[in-house]
Amino acid sequence: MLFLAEMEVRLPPDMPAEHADELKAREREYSQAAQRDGRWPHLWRVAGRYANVSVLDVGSIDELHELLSGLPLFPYLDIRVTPLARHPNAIDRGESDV
Ligand SMILES: O=C(O)CC1=CCC(=O)O1
Repeated sequence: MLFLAEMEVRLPPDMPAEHADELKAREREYSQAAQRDGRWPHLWRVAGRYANVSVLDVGSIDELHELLSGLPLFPYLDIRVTPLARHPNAIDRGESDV
């Protein structure tokens, strides 16, 4: 199942820089593991914003919630999720499900 996830990062301005850096390092490790195992096929920075647009490929809504809520930055993310269905006019480019 594919989902579009739009995430806005809202770190409190008074968060100590070392804590923010530690969270960001853990976030990178976590999301790169999910990218490697195929659950996070797309991760794009939104130009000009501390935000990303992602495509997530998971087996269930519960797995989606588990993946998102496990993000170290989760308490500081505004996340909007949209389920994706195959477009009838999409050309099959031989990619798995994207
Ligand atoms: O967009 C960000 O910086 C937050 C984030 C989500 C996954 C990731 O690696 O970073």
